[in-house]
Amino acid sequence: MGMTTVSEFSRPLVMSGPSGTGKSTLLKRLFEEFPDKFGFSVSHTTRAPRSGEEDGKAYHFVTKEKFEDLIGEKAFLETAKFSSNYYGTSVQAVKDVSQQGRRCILDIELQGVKQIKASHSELGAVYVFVSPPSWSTLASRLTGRGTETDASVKARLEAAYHEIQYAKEKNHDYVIVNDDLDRAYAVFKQLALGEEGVKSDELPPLDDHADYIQIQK
Ligand SMILES: Nc1ncnc2c1ncn2[C@@H]1O[C@H](COP(=O)(O)OP(=O)(O)OP(=O)(O)O)[C@@H](O)[C@H]1O
Repeated sequence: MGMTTVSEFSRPLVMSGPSGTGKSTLLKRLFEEFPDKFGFSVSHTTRAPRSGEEDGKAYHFVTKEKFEDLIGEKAFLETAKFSSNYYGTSVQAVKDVSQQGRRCILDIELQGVKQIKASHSELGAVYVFVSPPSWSTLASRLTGRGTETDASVKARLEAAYHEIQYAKEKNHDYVIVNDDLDRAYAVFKQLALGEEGVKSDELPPLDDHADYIQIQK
């Protein structure tokens, strides 16, 4: 087993990958095995809190005006807008996690990854792409999870196409193919612990998207 270096462990881990590829499953296992080692940054949002959601826990809840002020102050590493609400990860939120001695993990979508890569190299993030073994596996996991409507499966598969194209351009430091969960987790755990010499998986061909979605060129 490789050595754990302090510097590697202190770099924020940016996780991305298509919806349904298994990011939450891997993260849940990691947090269960190491309850004190890792933390998520608390995002800001302009959406209203749902019942039971405490400010500063699930999210920092702010008004649209406040959010826009924060954008102006360059407080965010990345922001996104979903159904008329803003979401964002602040620089401070990531610092808050490392100040607790934990490695910060960001589970974000393609647009956020691009923003951080383009404008926040000072973060020193490690970029990990969690890949499905195939389009058919991705489609069946999304459907099998039972959380999506037909329309949202379609939307997620379309977004997956763009996530995968971006990964094919070799924008990530590591690829983890979530084929067998125990195997994928073993690789993910080494990476998350900051071990040296972790070998990236090879990105599968993932070229049969046409069986699942239509992409307008
Ligand atoms: N290696 C695996 N083998 C089989 N099934 C898996 C594997 N990993 C995850 N799954 C299942 O696939 C489904 C999608 O996984 P999960 O919810 O973790 O995806 P996700 O990437 O976090 O998606 P989202 O971005 O939408 O949150 C779940 O039902 C999960 O139990």
